[in-house]
Amino acid sequence: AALQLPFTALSGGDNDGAKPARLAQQPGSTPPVDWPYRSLPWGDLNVLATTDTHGWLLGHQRNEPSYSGDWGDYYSFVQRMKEEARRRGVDLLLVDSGDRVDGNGLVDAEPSPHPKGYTALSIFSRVPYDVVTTGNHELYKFPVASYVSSVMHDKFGDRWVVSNVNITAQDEVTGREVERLLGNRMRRFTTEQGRKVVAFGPLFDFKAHAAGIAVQAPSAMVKEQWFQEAIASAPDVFLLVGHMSLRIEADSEWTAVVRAIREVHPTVPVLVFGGHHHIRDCVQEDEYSMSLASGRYFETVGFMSVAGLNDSSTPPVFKRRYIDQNRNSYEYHAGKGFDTDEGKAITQELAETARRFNLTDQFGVAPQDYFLHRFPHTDRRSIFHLLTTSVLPSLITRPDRPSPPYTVLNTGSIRFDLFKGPFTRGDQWQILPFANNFLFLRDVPRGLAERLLHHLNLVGEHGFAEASQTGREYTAEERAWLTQQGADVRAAADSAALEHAHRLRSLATTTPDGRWRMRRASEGYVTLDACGGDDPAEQFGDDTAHRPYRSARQPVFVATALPHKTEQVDVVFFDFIVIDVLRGLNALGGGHKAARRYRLDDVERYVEWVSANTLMEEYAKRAWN
Ligand SMILES: O=c1ccn([C@@H]2O[C@H](COP(=O)(O)O)[C@@H](O)[C@H]2O)c(=O)[nH]1
Repeated sequence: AALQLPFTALSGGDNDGAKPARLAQQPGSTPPVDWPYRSLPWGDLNVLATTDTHGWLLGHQRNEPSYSGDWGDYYSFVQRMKEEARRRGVDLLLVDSGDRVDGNGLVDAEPSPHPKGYTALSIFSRVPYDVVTTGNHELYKFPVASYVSSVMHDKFGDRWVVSNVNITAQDEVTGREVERLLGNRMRRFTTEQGRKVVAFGPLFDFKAHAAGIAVQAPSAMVKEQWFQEAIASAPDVFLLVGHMSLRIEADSEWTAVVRAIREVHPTVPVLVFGGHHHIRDCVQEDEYSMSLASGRYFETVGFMSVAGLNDSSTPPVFKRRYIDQNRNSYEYHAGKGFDTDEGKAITQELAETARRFNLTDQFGVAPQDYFLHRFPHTDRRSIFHLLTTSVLPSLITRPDRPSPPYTVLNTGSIRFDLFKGPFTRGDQWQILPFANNFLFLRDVPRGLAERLLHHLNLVGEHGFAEASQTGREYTAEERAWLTQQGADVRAAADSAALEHAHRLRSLATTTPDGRWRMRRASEGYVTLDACGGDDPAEQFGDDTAHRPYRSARQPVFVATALPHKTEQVDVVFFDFIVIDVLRGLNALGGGHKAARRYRLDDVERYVEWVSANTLMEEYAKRAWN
């Protein structure tokens, strides 16, 4: 996900000076959260979708009441929605498109002796998903991939569907290393209402995975005999649940999969559930299909319905909604008193787990908010400004080195906003979850280092693959073009979203039940996707009316100020981008006979005492106490 383009995350204002919001911590409390303004458009077949939860099962407990539900609330909601589906005589399926690790202490801070995700994945698995698949984050480290694969097999059985990923494992009988499927290639099942479903779980053509993992490009996967056999006879619907972005300017490889199905079945409905780019999004490949992406970090529960399945003479009617993940949304759609005993028990268990993992330990008090996407990286309200002007210059230094440090950061390593107020261990895990180390190349000519940042931002990030990198990469021209495309889409989304927000705000005072009426709409997602059709009421899929967030496009890399009055600098960076930095310096020196080539052997550890996932803790202890 090299392009940081949250073009539906249109945001506004920081929280400086604002009172902290009171949150829905307990079932039954009345949180100050906006209500949805319309009911769900149920169809014959309905799907609730999550993606990129990254361990946020406790929901958002500070500053963001719109996403303040937790996994226990969601579990209760799911149970009530299942009851409602049965009452209506329709189907309700549940899907998740991957990336359940990296990004929250609840999943990343599991104390030994258990592996990462031991508790959180077990809690996640209580929700009776029909199809769950992998994301890229499950595959960065081999032990994580191996554990996730076995736990998902145990918990979900045939519902763990991963169509194009293999993992190396030891054969029980021969003891030899063999390649196995990470999950089931497909699932064929019949719904409660008797509809036949064929499901696949493709991952985008991910290259930066650990050694011992193999990912096949979806475009190659669809040519495999097993795939052709799987789609040979027509089900009632195809269900595609994969960790792939929906849009062409990102990693979208959905078109290849949908087209392969279309060659055999021109009119069988295809329901696609993607993810990876952390946005709310919807597109339609054709009138017999709809593709939905349900955001990130358990902020959003996606809903898709398809009606008219019993009449094959006309295309079915697809609808989509993005539900803000909070107790008001659940109550609005599932009714008052929607909590179930099992849901309440999960809420309890989550709170106990957070305590057991010491996530509430406080390291300091942040003086203001620092945002990830809302402001340009040079603005003092941006987290990248904080990191490059204060955190890195004050902590990532070596008095014993004659050359001063010049630290380059891949912005993808920073995952979330940092809010004003107590800064805790939990916050640390949300902001910098990776165990990446600081490496360096010593005594790089200043003139060469000076050109590195611009070059890296032009070619983008590829990340460190332990396995050999065989895939084709974007050229600099392509990357520049893609960046421009993203900017254009965002600009269009910005103005349309603002218009929509104005319209909805005027609506607020006239809504008859008045349940979501408020003096000033809160900030939130206002999503311009491609599934609204001609109906103005359907143009935006968001379930709750908001004032749109502000958003600024972020570069792929940022850096500390280049030191002055020095011939040489130490170029410092996370291990994750070592290949990018080496290639960048070599490309910039290329053509000059005298230029030296930088190799992996030249790379050394810069500091031992701090890594990505302890950086902010160390800073907060020093600067915010
Ligand atoms: O060890 C790691 C692993 C990943 N990253 C960063 O994360 C993004 C990928 O995140 P998505 O949620 O899939 O977009 C990757 O591009 C890196 O920027 C990291 O820094 N360290």
